[in-house]
Amino acid sequence: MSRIDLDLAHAYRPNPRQESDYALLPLKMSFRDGGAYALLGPSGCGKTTMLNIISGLLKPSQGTVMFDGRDVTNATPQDRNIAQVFQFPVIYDTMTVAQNLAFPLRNRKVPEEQIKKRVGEIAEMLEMSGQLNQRAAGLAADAKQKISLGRGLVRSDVSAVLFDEPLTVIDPHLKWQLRRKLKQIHRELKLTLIYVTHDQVEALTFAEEVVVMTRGKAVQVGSAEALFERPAHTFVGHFIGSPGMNFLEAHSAGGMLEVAGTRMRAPRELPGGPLKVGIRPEYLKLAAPQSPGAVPATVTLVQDVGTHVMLTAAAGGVLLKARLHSDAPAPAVGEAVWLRVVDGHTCYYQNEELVA
Ligand SMILES: Nc1ncnc2c1ncn2[C@@H]1O[C@H](COP(=O)(O)OP(=O)(O)OP(=O)(O)O)[C@@H](O)[C@H]1O
Repeated sequence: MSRIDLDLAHAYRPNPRQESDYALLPLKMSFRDGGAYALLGPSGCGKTTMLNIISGLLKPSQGTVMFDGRDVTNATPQDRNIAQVFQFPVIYDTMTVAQNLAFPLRNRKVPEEQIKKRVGEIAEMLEMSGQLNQRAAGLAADAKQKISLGRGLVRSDVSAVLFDEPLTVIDPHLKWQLRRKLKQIHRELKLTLIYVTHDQVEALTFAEEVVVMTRGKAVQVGSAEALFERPAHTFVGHFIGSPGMNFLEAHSAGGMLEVAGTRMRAPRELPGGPLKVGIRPEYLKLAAPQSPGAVPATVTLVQDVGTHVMLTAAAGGVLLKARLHSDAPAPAVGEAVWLRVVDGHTCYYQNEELVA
C-alpha cells in the first residue's frame, strides 16, 4: 500500500493558455496510505483523467506523481503496482471463476497454496464461493463484474486499487449490497482505494474521504459530514445533498447583514461586502414573523413525501427548499411565511468560496 502525492496539471492539448485548455488545473493532493477515497463530480470534470494519471495510463503534461515519496511520473502501471477495475468486466470467459480470481496472483508467481487461500477469502467476501468452479462465460453481467472487482482486490501487495465507475452494469439492488461489501472489504484488507463516480450516494457510502471535482478542479476533500455541514465552495453545496444547499444574496457591513432585503444583526464576524448565505433544506425552518435570522417568503409548492414535507418558497428572487417534519402542520401554497435562513448551520461565501 502506498501514500500517493500529486503535484501536477494536465492539458490534452499542447501549449495550454487559459483555464479551459486544462482537463486538470494545477493541483496538490495527497491520498493517505490505506485510505478509501472517492473522486466525485459531473461528467467531464476530470475524474478519469486524474485516475489515469495515478495509474500511469496517462502522463501529466506537467508536474509529478509520487508513491511513498518515490517519483513514479514516468513509471508504467505495472511498475507502479496498481490494480484497476473498469466500468465493464475485464475477465477471461473460458476460465472458471477461481482461475479468473487467481490470474493476477499466478502472474506474480505467488505460491499455489497462498493463491488458493486468497481466492477463497475473496470469493467468500463477494459471496461467490459456490460458483468458484463455474466457467465465467455462463455468468450474468453483474456476476462477471463481481469477478472483476475480485481480481482488483485479490493481491494484497498492490500500491492502490483504482475503480472507474465499477458498478455501472450492476442492477440497483445489488449495487447497494456491493457498495457495503466494498466498504467492509476495505476495513478488512486496508488497501488504498480510489473510486471514481458521478453518483453522490455511491461516493458518500463508500469513501472515508470524498474529493469533489468540478471543471478540472478538486474543490473540496472531506468526509461526508464535512461536505454536508461546511461545503468549502458553493458548487459542493449545490452538488451534495438532495436537493442541494439554498443560496441567497446578502450584504455585510458594520456588524449588520442584509439578506433578501431584510436587515439583521450579523450572527458572527463576517467579511464586509457582498456575500452569499448558504443553508441546507434540512436546516431551513419556519419562524415567527420578524424573528432573528428570518426573512419573509411566499410558499409556492408543498410536497408531502411521507417521511417529510418539502416546502418551496420564494424569497429575495430565489426559490428556497425547506425539509419540514411531516407531523407539523405545513403552510398552504400562496401563504406568506418567515423562514430562518441565518442560524448556527448557515455558511457564508464570497466569490463562491466559504469565508465564515
Ligand atoms: N483523450 C482525450 N483527448 C482530449 N480531451 C480529453 C481526452 N479525455 C478527456 N478529455 C477531456 O478532458 C476533460 C475531462 O475528462 P474526464 O474524462 O477526465 O472527465 P470525467 O469527470 O471522468 O467525465 P466522465 O464521467 O464523463 O468520464 C473533458 O473536457 C474531456 O472532454
